[in-house]
Amino acid sequence: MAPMTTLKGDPFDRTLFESVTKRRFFFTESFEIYRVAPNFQGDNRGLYDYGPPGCALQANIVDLWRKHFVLEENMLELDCTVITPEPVLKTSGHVDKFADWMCKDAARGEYLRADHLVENVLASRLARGVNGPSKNSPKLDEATAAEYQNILAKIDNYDGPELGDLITKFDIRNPDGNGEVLPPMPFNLMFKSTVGPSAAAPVYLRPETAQGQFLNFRKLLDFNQGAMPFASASIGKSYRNEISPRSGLLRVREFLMAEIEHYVDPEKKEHERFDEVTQLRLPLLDKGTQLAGQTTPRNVSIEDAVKSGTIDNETLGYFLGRIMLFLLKIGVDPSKIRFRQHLDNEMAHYACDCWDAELLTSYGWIECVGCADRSAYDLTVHSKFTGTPLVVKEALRTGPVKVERWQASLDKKLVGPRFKRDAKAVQASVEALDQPLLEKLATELNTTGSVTVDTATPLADGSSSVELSRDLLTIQKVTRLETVREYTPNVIEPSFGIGRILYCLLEQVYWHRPQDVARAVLSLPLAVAPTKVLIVPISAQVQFTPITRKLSSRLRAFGIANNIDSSGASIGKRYARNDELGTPLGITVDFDTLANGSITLRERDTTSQVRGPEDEVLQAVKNLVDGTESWHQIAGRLAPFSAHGQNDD
Ligand SMILES: Nc1ncnc2c1ncn2[C@@H]1O[C@H](COP(=O)(O)OP(=O)(O)OP(=O)(O)O)[C@@H](O)[C@H]1O
Repeated sequence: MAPMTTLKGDPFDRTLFESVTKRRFFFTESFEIYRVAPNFQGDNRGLYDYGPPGCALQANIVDLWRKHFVLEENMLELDCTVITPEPVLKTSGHVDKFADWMCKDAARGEYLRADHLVENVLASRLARGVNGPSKNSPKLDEATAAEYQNILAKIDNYDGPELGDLITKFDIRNPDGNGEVLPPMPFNLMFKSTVGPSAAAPVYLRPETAQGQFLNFRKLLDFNQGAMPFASASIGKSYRNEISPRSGLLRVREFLMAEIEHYVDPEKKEHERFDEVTQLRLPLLDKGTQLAGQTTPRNVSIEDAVKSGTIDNETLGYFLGRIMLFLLKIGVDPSKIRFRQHLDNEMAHYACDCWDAELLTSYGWIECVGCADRSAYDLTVHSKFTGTPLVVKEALRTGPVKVERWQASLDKKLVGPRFKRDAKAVQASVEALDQPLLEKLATELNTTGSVTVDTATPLADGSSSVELSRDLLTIQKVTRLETVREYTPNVIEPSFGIGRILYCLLEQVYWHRPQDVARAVLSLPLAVAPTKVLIVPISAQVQFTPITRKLSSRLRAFGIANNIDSSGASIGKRYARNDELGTPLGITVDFDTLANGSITLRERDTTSQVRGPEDEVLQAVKNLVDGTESWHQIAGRLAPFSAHGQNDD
């Protein structure tokens, strides 16, 4: 992979970049003063606090997200709890399956995520051209290098035992200390706790916002007056006990997610606004390309990708397009975005297609948005467990139709006395049987005289299934006249990690002035920049105070976030500080302002300045913020300005 370069094409220097984000307090390690305190036993890895510019940047990204998705498409926003009872996450599959594979370096007592270990070691061997940890290791031959590349291209496709085989085959060790690691073991990523003084009821901190949205499906559908398709959305914290949190904000244990659940008829996955994105070209790294060991995406129009079946359906294609447009809106570099399709093993078993929007950073390509078609899985499992139908009922436009359906019925007179307290659970389990299973059980009941039915909840004796004989259970095919069609919607889920997006964006907009690494700039677009305008009086004399205050209040009235810097530092220093904060515009008030009311306006990236009467300059600022005029246009209509003492040096 080519090394990361800045906006201006210079090599990206992470140390310099980190010194800027730290100095300007975008974010910081949580509990830092405790970590450096003597005898601190805690673990603060993967926990970060956002400082003032980080908070403002995050709020602006979230605000744009809400406008771009929720308001644009009338999505139904929810705010659900983080604390989630165990049965919910047991039913969704998280208790059993939300795990990563980890390896232990027994000598150091360190835990490593198995796929990351294999990936890092093989990538490092390829970069160094040697087949071992030190530079004295044997040279990497062509065939092995090709094999490594092939493995890396599909690294997400391996399960734990397969990763274990790779570790043994290539003698992969912990890069820290070169110690051997034990075979991969699954590790569940959820934080577990209990509620109430009895501590009897286990709960988890949610690992995603999605489940809360699914559980409210019935109320959402009612709120939407039964109309389909529609989407719900949620913005909130999620928690994952990552095995080895590294890479700053990219892999943390507490993070802000913004998720959409778009509910759609499984037989109608077209999208009514698809035509708005058909011509948009996306850099797609599809399954086939990855399995062929390649990493270069193809630029394909969404229309062609859906037509050829590369993207499974229109709705998924539509959301991939909307994700691309959102990323561009907040200032992500289009040449540093790609959409990578999940390989079959990587995808949850119930999903039918899944793409990750990945952004290029100094850590490589990072998944920032996942977009999956989760089929009807979640609604089906929650419905089965709770006995609450999470379905859509639609009147058949063609009038009543004859349908043949398998129907199971229990002899109520016998069930009560036979199963006592379990009778309700047995009844619910029979009602939850779907058509294919009923068909299978009907044959079995006929031939063997009894069938075993799984129960959604454990019975009084702890068992999770029940044997039902022919005297209790009847399964037969019935013909009915139906006037409504009932179906469980499929769910298309775009899922955004706001912290990852924020970090990748910061890396991508960072650069420094030519020949001066100390003068860093964050070219954040106006739409997300923490502060839009810096107001600087030429000197700290009190006569400027009423003018700067008035300018600030006029900008606030336009809804434009601004800041006055009347410190004694030189104008150049004050601008340089704000370049590092990503402030796009600067207004200078000087002695001419006192005389004739004119002020100057500076643009961060070019450092060019224009001058004009206060009203005109403020209107120009408003136009820039609203996006109705570009800097180029403004520079063409206001007078250019250059004066000693008000420039950057
Ligand atoms: N530990 C984390 N720290 C920060 N953001 C995260 C973390 N885990 C997931 N996310 C964000 O949430 C989004 C949706 O989560 P998803 O479950 O698809 O991630 P994932 O596939 O588990 O990520 P990864 O493979 O990197 O662990 C991701 O695209 C990412 O932006």
